[in-house]
Amino acid sequence: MRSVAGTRLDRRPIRGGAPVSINSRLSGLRDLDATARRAAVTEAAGLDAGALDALDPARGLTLEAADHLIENVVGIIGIPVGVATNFTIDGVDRLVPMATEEPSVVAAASNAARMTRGHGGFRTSTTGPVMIAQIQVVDAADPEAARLRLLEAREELLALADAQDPMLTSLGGGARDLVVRTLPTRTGVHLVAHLHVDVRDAMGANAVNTMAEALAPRVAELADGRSLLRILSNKADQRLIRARAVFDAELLGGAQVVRDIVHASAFAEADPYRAATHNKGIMNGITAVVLATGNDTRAVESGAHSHAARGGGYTALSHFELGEGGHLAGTLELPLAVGLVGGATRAHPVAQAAIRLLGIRTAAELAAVIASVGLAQNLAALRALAAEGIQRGHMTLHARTIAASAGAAGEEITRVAERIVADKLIRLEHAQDVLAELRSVR
Ligand SMILES: CC(C)(COP(=O)([O-])OP(=O)([O-])OC[C@H]1O[C@@H](n2cnc3c(N)ncnc32)[C@H](O)[C@@H]1OP(=O)([O-])[O-])[C@@H](O)C(=O)NCCC(=O)NCCSC(=O)C[C@@](C)(O)CC(=O)[O-]
Ligand SMILES: NC(=O)C1=CN([C@@H]2O[C@H](COP(=O)(O)OP(=O)(O)OC[C@H]3O[C@@H](n4cnc5c(N)ncnc54)[C@H](OP(=O)(O)O)[C@@H]3O)[C@@H](O)[C@H]2O)C=CC1
Repeated sequence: MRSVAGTRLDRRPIRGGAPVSINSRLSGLRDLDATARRAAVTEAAGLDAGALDALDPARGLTLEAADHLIENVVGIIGIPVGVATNFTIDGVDRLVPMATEEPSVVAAASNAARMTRGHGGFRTSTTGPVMIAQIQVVDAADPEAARLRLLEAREELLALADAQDPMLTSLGGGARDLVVRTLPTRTGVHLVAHLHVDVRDAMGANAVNTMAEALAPRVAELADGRSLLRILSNKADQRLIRARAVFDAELLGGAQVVRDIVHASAFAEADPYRAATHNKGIMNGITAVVLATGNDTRAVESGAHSHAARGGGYTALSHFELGEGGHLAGTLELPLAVGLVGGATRAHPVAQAAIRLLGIRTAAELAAVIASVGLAQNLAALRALAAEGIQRGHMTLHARTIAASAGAAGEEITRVAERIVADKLIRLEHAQDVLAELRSVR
C-alpha cells in the first residue's frame, strides 16, 4: 500500500478466485429474470453465493464511493451488465461480463462464441505488458548527436526509471528499453525519448508517467535541451494482443456465407469508410468488457484506432479468410492497455465482481478475454451483414428498448416488442399505438 494525499491506496491486484473448471455453455440463460440469471452465473462460475451481489443496483457503487472516484459528483448513471456465454479462451471456459447500453451486443458475442466452440474456441498470444512513456525535448542544438548521447546513457536512465517503482521491479516488471527518435516538426527538430516499461498487472499510465517525470531533467541535461511533455503513449504497440478462432461453416450458414464474410473482411481492409464501421463492431465487444472491469475505455479505444492507422491509412483490425475444411478462420490484433491494479478496477465494486466472474488472475488473461470478445463481436456482425442483414437480429432485440421507451412496463414490454417485430414496424409511434391498444382491451 502507499499513501497519496492522506489516503491509503490498496494496490494489490483484484484477482478472480482459484481457477475452477466451468462450462460457459449456459443455454437458456436468456429465459430467466435478472436475479435468477445472476444466481445461475454465480453457481456456474463456482463462486460463493453473494460473490456477485455488487451487480445488484441497490448494492453497487454508492454515491459516497463515486464521490471519491471523480469530481463534482451529482449522481451515478446505470449501464446494464450482461453476461456473454459460450466462450472458450486458451482452453478455459469463461463467462464474460459486458457493460453496454446497446441491444444485441451480448447476444451477438454469445452467438459467435458458440460457433467456434467445436473448433477449440479462441487462442491468444501477447507481446507482454510493455507500455511506452514519451519524453519530448526541444531546443537541442545538435539533435542527432544528442540522440546518441542519450543512447549511451541507456543503462543509467533505465536504472533511474526502476528506482521510481521498487514495487513494480520486485514483481518482475520495470524499465526494459530506451528508444530515441529525432522528430522534424513545424517548430523545429524535437528529440523524443521512448522509455519501454513492463508494467505487469497495471494499466501502467501512472507508473510510467512517474518514471518519465523523474527521467526528464537528466534527459534534458544529456541532450543539452529543454524537456517538455512527459507522458505515456496510448499507441501501446509494445503491448499487443492477438486472438484467432475458427468459426464453423455450417453454423455460419454455409459455404456462401463464409465466402461473403471473407468479401466483407476484404472490403474493410481496403476502404476506410467501411473499416471505421467494421472496427466499431469490434469495439462493441471490447469497450463493453473494458468498462465492466473498470478499465480506461478511452485509452483502449485510442490504442485500437492508432493501430488501425499504423500503415498511414486506416484499415480493419481483424482479418477473415477461408480456412481448412471450408471453415472460417478469423484473427484480430490490437494494443490493449488494461490492468487489475489501479483506477476504477480497484475502487469500483462492480468491476471487482466482474473480475471475480471472469476468474482471471493476470492483466494478460484479461487482455486475452477482451480480444476474444472483440473477434467474436466482429464475426457476429459480419455474419449477419453477409446473410440476412443486421436489422433482423439487432432490431428484434432493439424492439424491447423501443417498447420500454413507449411506456410499456413488465410483461407489456415483451408483448409490444413481439407485435412491432411481427408488424415489421419497429418505431416508437407504432409501439405507442400497440401499447394503447393492449391497454384498451384489458
Ligand atoms: C442477435 C442474434 C444473436 C440473433 O441470432 P439468432 O440466430 O436469431 O439467435 P438464436 O435465437 O438462434 O440464438 C443463437 C445464439 O445467440 C445467442 N442469443 C440469441 N439471442 C439471445 C438473447 N436474446 N439473449 C441472449 N443470448 C442470445 C445465444 O448464445 C444463442 O445460443 P444459445 O447459447 O442460447 O444456444 C444475431 O442476429 C446476431 O449475432 N446479430 C448481430 C448483432 C450485432 O452485431 N449487434 C451489434 C450492433 S450493430 C453494430 O453496432 C455494429 C455493426 C453491425 O455496424 C458493425 C459492422 O458493420 O461490422
Ligand atoms: N493517457 C492515459 O491513458 C492516462 C491514463 N491515466 C489513468 O491511469 C490509471 C492507470 O495507471 P496505473 O499505473 O495502472 O495505476 P496505479 O498507479 O494505480 O497502479 C500501478 C502501481 O501499482 C503497484 N502494483 C501493485 N501490484 C502490482 C502488479 N501486480 N503489477 C503492476 N503494478 C502493481 C505498482 O507500484 P506502487 O505500489 O508503488 O504504486 C505500480 O506502480 C488509469 O486510471 C488511467 O485512466 C492517467 C494518465 C494518463
